[in-house]
Amino acid sequence: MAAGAWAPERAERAGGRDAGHGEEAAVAVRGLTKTYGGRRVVDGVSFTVGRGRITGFLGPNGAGKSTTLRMVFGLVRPDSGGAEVLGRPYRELRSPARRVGAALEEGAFVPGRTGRNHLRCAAGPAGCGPGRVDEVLEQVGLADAARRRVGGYSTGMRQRLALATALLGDPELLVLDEPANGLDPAGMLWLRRFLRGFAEAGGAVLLSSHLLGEMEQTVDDVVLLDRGRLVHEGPLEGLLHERQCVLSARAGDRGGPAAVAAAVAAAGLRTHVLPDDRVWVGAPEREALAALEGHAEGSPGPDGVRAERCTLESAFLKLTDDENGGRA
Ligand SMILES: Nc1ncnc2c1ncn2[C@@H]1O[C@H](COP(=O)(O)OP(=O)(O)OP(=O)(O)O)[C@@H](O)[C@H]1O
Repeated sequence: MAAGAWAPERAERAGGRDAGHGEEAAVAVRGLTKTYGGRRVVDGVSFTVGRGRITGFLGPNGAGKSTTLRMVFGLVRPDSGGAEVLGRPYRELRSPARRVGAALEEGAFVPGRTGRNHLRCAAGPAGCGPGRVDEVLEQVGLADAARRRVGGYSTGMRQRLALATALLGDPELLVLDEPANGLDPAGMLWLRRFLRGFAEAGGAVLLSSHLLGEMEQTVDDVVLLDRGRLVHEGPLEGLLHERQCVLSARAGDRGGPAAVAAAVAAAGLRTHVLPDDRVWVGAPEREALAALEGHAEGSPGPDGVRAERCTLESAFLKLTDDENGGRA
């Protein structure tokens, strides 16, 4: 979806779809724009984050994700546009720490403090009593490590502590930046299940990450930025629909990706050579391989070409490479 003007009817639809009760979206961003040093680093970005859903906020390095989040949460003033969090501009929310839990930067912990003491210190500003500390320790699976110093925590334990800190106020909206970084496979599975439970209980999750394989297994909706612009907003299934696939040619095979793409394109199918040298095709696997069957003399045939479904990573590479027109 191209970046465009704020469309209230879309927000209503998204809110209705996501919330299921016609409630407002958890986050509604409209036309946010920010220029630094004469360069538009965020350019007319609009999207919504639904309640009861997990939304992946994706984009290459420097796409403008952090700047957008800073504007949403009132830390940076937009040049134009605005955002509402739980129905109001963030700065106008009453008791924001009880409604929004965020872990945006790598957790800043005092190494000599225990996990429990870190949370006790954070509990006051989050507007909750010390009783909540043990609850969140339990929720994130850190109860047994509560008396240990944070300096001795593993990366995964620090991630859990950052999440526990965000949960202190029992928020309706969780905003997490790279929460899966450094988690082992069991930790990732645990996080995925935790976030799903949070969303199923009606909460909204906005999740920023470069771990696309993990995001594919976690999110319901995707908001994708590239060079300051919104390039996709919608359910994950819409991005990974069946009428597309990815072809990879065995290394050393005749032709290489550009020739494979040209042969498929000659059959009238849309193609795009991805930066990882695989070929995106706007057709299901069977059709893409069939297009190679009838190849002209000198063009690559289907032998040695593998067709796979399109993953979030392939879709991401295609969408964020579109401006270059690919190399097909
Ligand atoms: N305070 C600032 N002054 C000048 N330029 C900035 C400032 N903040 C961000 N930028 C620039 O804006 C662009 C977008 O940065 P931003 O941090 O929002 O991207 P991002 O999508 O969060 O990237 P990453 O995935 O690497 O964290 C970058 O080119 C960055 O250098």
